[in-house]
Amino acid sequence: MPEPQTILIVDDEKDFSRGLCRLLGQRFPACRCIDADSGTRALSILENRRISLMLTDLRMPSMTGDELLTRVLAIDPNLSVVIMTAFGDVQTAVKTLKSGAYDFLLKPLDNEVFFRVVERGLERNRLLCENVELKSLTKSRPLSPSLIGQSRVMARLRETIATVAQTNYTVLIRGESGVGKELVARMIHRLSPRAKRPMVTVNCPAIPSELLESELFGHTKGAYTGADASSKGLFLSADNSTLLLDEIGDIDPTIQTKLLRAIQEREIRPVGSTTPTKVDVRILASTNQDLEHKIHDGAFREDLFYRLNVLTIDVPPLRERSQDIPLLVQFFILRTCREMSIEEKEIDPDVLSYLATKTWPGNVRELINFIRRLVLFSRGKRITMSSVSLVEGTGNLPTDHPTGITPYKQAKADVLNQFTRTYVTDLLEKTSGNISEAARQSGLGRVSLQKILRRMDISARDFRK
Ligand SMILES: Nc1ncnc2c1ncn2[C@@H]1O[C@H](COP(=O)(O)OP(=O)(O)OP(=O)(O)O)[C@@H](O)[C@H]1O
Repeated sequence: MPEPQTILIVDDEKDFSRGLCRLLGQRFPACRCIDADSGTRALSILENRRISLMLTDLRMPSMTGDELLTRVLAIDPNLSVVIMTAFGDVQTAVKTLKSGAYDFLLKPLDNEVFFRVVERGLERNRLLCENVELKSLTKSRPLSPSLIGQSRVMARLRETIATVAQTNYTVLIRGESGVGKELVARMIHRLSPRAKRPMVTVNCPAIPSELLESELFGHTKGAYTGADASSKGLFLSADNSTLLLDEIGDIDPTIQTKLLRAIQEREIRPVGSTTPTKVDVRILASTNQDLEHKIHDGAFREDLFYRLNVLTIDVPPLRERSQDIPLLVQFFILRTCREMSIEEKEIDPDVLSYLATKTWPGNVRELINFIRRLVLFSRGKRITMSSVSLVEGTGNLPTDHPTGITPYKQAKADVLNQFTRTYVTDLLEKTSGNISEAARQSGLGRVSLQKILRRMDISARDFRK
């Protein structure tokens, strides 16, 4: 559970600050609210506990609000400071914004404006703190795939993963495309006693039906035309480990029958052989399809469904856990900047808030691709709303040119380069860095693809899992 956020109110009129504390307690019951009657008292509180938001009066006898602002930001630069002032002091209040105040409020306070400013100030502090935590977490370690997210659903998902990882049961992982089903499978394997051996993944729809049986169960030499040597198949490769049957909903009914037998009997029969071989494989299966509907239509075997569905994990779509989006965004910015070997970019809090309101039908995968484009399109160190407009196609291309117009040739080359980079990174992401597969799916020759990768300084190895 995240620590509750604390709000500090500083005002020499004690009744006023206590009244505000009561109001805030009713509106934000999950937050703590404390009050201080002077700047000195506020500083000593800040030195001893973590405060997310400070609201301070501007005119106080011993230390003014703007002096206090400078001193508190030296202690905690992430603190959101809101200056409260009477109408006559508006100019001074505006000046405090330049010194780092987050916002200012005019007295007498309008309750709705007050609540809105407090809510945004708390959100800003939460995002900045998460960013700091994320940076310290990832500073020394490579950004290995792990489930990012602090929402309640994500916490529950991690607990479920940890529990099922200790068992040998078959797990059916369900959820829309791009939600992270494969990542969940990887985590189950990584936390399981089988983690010493690599997990084997079969992307079922990527293998033609007539080859799937031999891919899964292997074949003997001469089992069919072209079988020049025997092959052990993916089940045997996953012996003592885990086999992920990705997109199980798409497999052919004849393979479904053979798969059912392999799971029930815990043995396989290679194509062309009459002798069964015992295997010890933990099965994980994933699907984005409505299997119950497929059973109803006769396209999926009900008995196989029950064999696979011993335990179910539902991975919720991103729109149902939008609280996770800011953290995911920050993580993917870090990862993209590292992939591109460029200095880490900062993102404006209003961009984070905006991205959290989008519905992301392609889920986390769509978010990753969006962030790649955002990093590419943003010039300089900051990612702002204007970079978002560019990515969403509503803005003009950025230019460093003194006239504000980039010469046509250069502008065209920029766009082409950006397109190529985005295209090949998407391609390598989808094919897990497999060059032959990427060349096949894109219709590019292998050599041409490799030339592009060299030119763009992109390494296929970075996309291998
Ligand atoms: N919570 C998360 N934290 C970090 N990365 C994530 C998270 N969820 C998903 N991803 C990343 O999003 C991308 C898509 O995830 P994944 O391939 O696991 O989705 P999927 O549900 O299996 O998709 P599909 O159904 O299309 O195969 C991957 O790069 C994965 O590492």
